[in-house]
Amino acid sequence: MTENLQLGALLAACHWIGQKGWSPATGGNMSVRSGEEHCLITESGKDKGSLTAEDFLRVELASGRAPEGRRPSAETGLHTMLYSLDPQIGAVLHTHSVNSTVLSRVERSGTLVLEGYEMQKSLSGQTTHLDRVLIPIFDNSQEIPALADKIMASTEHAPLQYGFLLRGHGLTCWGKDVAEARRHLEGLEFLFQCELQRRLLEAK
Ligand SMILES: CSCCC(=O)C(=O)COP(=O)(O)O
Ligand SMILES: [Zn+2]
Repeated sequence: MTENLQLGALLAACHWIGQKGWSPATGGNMSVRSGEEHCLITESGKDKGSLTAEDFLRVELASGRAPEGRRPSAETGLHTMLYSLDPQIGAVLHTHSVNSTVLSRVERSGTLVLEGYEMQKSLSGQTTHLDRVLIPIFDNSQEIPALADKIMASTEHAPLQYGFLLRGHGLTCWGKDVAEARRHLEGLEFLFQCELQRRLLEAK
């Protein structure tokens, strides 16, 4: 029952993401946790703005195994890594917005620092614009298992919070459920747009 509700909420979130233009040309992938050992994730290559419940595949977290004859997202390994890393994560959203793609290239370091914005409080646990929200940026790679290992290893010195950027690729963010993941996505996208505009204007 709860799982059906979460899948319904995820479908609505995918349609909303499509309308926002954050998953162009089949980009992006989305999932929800399904019990302790599985997640439901989008099938590879689908238009994420017009999905139906049949476009989600049940994948085993430990092995990445999916139903025979179906191909789960090419980036399934990043979702399963997150669910295995943190039992509190209930939903993961990966998007390809213009702002996340450009900002992750403009910022050459390994961390995007967001500071001074009231909208930082859209992120769970943030109570003031005076704190610094750190969003890690990892170099993009087509080798998803190696990328997942690298991201996992980074958590030993810097725990993941809210999301990470893949350089020139997009944002992966999450929450305890679909509603929280969706709020984090919308909040981070707003902050990315502000930060990009601030950098453009201050460079003049
Ligand atoms: C044109 S999208 C390139 C692949 C990608 O980055 C992505 O998010 C979508 O891949 P999927 O296999 O999940 O459809
Ligand atoms: Zn992607």
